[in-house]
Amino acid sequence: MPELKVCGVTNPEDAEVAVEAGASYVGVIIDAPSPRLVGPEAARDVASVLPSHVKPVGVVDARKPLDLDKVLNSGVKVVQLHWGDESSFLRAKLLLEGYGVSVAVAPLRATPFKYAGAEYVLWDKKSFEEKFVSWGARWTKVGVAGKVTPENVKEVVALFKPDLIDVSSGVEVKPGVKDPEKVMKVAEVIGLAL
Ligand SMILES: O=C(O)c1ccccc1N[C@@H]1O[C@H](COP(=O)(O)O)[C@@H](O)[C@H]1O
Repeated sequence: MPELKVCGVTNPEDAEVAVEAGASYVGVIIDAPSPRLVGPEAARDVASVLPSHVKPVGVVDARKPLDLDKVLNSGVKVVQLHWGDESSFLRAKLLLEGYGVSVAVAPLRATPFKYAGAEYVLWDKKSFEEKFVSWGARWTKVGVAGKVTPENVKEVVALFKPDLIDVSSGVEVKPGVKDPEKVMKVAEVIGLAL
């Protein structure tokens, strides 16, 4: 059964829904262009309702230099380098000793060793062809993201056999507001909540 990450969370209520659904990760967008962008205070509010087994993830735009203050002030434990590459990954690993670091990349760039020690590597299925997804040994936890919904998650799991399912816009009422029913449905389909 894959783990669940509920991402793009903007408020503690939605974080609690994610916890109830059995999520292992709850993500907040802390430094990337997004309608779900939150400031440090809102990010900490989200992190504050998570039990210790659920890790708060901060999503940042890895195409620009890492803003350490945003990471350090947001209460996250893992930094997801969105649009990351191996150089941003290594720089972040060096800078963020004590934090987990993950990358969201296209799989052709996600060759072994580049991301050794990653919390997870996230394959954004918008950005690559599905034929590549069976590639490679599972040298780290591999997640799949990209408009995963209650309707398509079964197919996504069957096709990608991921260690982690990442949902955000596919379980929303509107950008930044999660639909509890959709979150629970995804959890149910992947076998987390019955
Ligand atoms: O959600 C956003 O607005 C966003 C903005 C900038 C970078 C990443 C963003 N979202 C992350 O992308 C994946 C897939 O999301 P979706 O299911 O396609 O909406 C997920 O990790 C989001 O948190």
